[in-house]
Amino acid sequence: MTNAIKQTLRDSKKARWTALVILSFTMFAGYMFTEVISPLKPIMERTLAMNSSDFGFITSAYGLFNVFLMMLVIVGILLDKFGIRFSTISSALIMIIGGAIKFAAFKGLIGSPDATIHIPLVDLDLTTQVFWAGFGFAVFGVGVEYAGITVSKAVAKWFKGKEIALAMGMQVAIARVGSFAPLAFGAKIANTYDVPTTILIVVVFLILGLVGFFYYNIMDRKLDAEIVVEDGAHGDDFKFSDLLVIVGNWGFWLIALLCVFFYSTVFPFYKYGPDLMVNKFGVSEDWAGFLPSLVPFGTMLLTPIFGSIYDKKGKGASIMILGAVLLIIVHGIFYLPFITSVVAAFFNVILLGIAFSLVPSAMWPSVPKIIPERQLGSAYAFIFWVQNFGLWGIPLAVGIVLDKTNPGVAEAKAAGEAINYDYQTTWTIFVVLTVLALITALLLKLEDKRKGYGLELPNIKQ
Ligand SMILES: C[C@H](NC(=O)[C@@H](N)CCCCN)C(=O)O
Repeated sequence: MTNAIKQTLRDSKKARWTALVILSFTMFAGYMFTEVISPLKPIMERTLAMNSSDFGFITSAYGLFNVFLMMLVIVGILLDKFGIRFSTISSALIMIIGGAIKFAAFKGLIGSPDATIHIPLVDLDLTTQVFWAGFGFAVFGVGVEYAGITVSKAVAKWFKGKEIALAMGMQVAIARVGSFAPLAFGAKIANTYDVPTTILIVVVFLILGLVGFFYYNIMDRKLDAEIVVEDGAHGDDFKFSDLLVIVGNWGFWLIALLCVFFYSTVFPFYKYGPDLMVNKFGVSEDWAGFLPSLVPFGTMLLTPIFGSIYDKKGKGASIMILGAVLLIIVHGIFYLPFITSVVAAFFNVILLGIAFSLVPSAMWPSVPKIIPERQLGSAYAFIFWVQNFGLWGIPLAVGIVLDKTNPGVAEAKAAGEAINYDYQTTWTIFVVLTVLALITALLLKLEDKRKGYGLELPNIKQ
C-alpha cells in the first residue's frame, strides 16, 4: 500500500488545459452563430426585403423554446441524468440542426418569402421564410444554452481544486471571440458573398465544434476510468426540490433580476447596435458591427482583471452598482438624438465593454455566496432561464417598436431609398432596463448588508 496521492489525467496541466481549449472552441462556434446575423440587418432589409419586426422575430427566437418550453430546466435534467459525454454530443447536434434549418430558410430551401403566416401571440404577419429562420434559431438557442451548462460542468470536473476561476474566465473569454468575429467581419463577408453563405460558414464551425466535443469525450472517458467520481457527483445536479429552496431566497431573485435586466441591455445591443451605427452615426454597412464588436473584445481582456480584483479586494456588490451606472450613461448617450459623432460612439462602446466586464465578473462568482453549493447547478440553470426571458422579449420588442415608430422606412429601404430609422423612442427600452438594473444592484447591496452574504468581502482569504 502506498501513501502517494493517486495522479489522474486532470493532474496533468497539459491535459486539463487541452480539455479546456477544446471545450471552449465549441462554445466559440456557438457564440459565433448566436451573432452571425447581428450586423446584417441593413443588408437583410436591402437584399431580402425584411423589416425590423422580421429581424426582431428571428433574433428573439433564440430564447423562445428556452423560456416557453422550459428547455433550460429540461437540459439541466438531461445533463444530470445522462452526464457530460451524452450532453456534449446532443447539445452540439441540436446546435447544428438549428443552424442548418436557419441556413435553409435564408437560402430559400424551406419556407418562402411570398407565403405568410400570422403569429397571434405578438400579432405579427411573417413570411414562412422568416418563420423557419426563427424556428431554426430557437432550436439552436436550446443547443447553445445546453452546451454552455455542460461545458461549465466539464470545466468544474477538470479544474476543481485547481485554477477553476481562471479556467472559467478563459472559457468565457474564448467564447466571446466568437461574438466579436461575426460582429466585426460578418457584414463585409455578407456583402462580398451573401447572407446565406455567411450563415453556412458558421454552420461549418458548429460541425467542427461537434468534432471537438467527440475528441473531448475521449479525454473525458479516460479521466472517468481513473477517478471514481461520476459526472453527477459535483454537487451541481438539477433537482426540482432545490428549485423550491432557491425561489424562496430574495437574494437569489435579485441576482436573477440583475442578470435579466443587465444582459438585456447588452446581448440585444449586439443585434441592434450595428443598425444603430448605420442609421444614427452614419457608419457604412460593411463596418456596421465593427464598433459593437469592441464590446466583446474588451471584455476578453477586462473580465479576468475585474474578476481578480473581486477575488482579492472584494466589493462585489459595489462593482455591480458601478457597472449598472456605466450602463445608464452608455444607453443614455445612445438615446440622445443630438449625439451622432462616430467618435462619441467609439468611446461609448468602450464604456459599454467596461460595464459588460464589471457586472459579470462580480455577478457570477457572487451566486455561490448566496446559494449553497449543493443547489448551485440548479441555481445557474434557473438564472439562465430567467435571463432568456430578456433574450427573447427585448429583441422582439425593439424590432416591433422600431417598425411602429418608423412607418414605411423598411419598405423605402427595400426600394433602395437612402432613408434612416429614428431610433430614439425605441432606445427608451434600453434606458429603462439600465435604470431597473441599477435599482436591482442597489437592492442587492442592501440585502447583502441585511443577510451578510459577504458580497463586499474578498473571495480569496489573504
Ligand atoms: C457566462 C454568460 N453566459 C450566458 O449568459 C449564457 N446564458 C448566454 C450565452 C449567450 C451566447 N451569446 C456570458 O456569456 O456572459
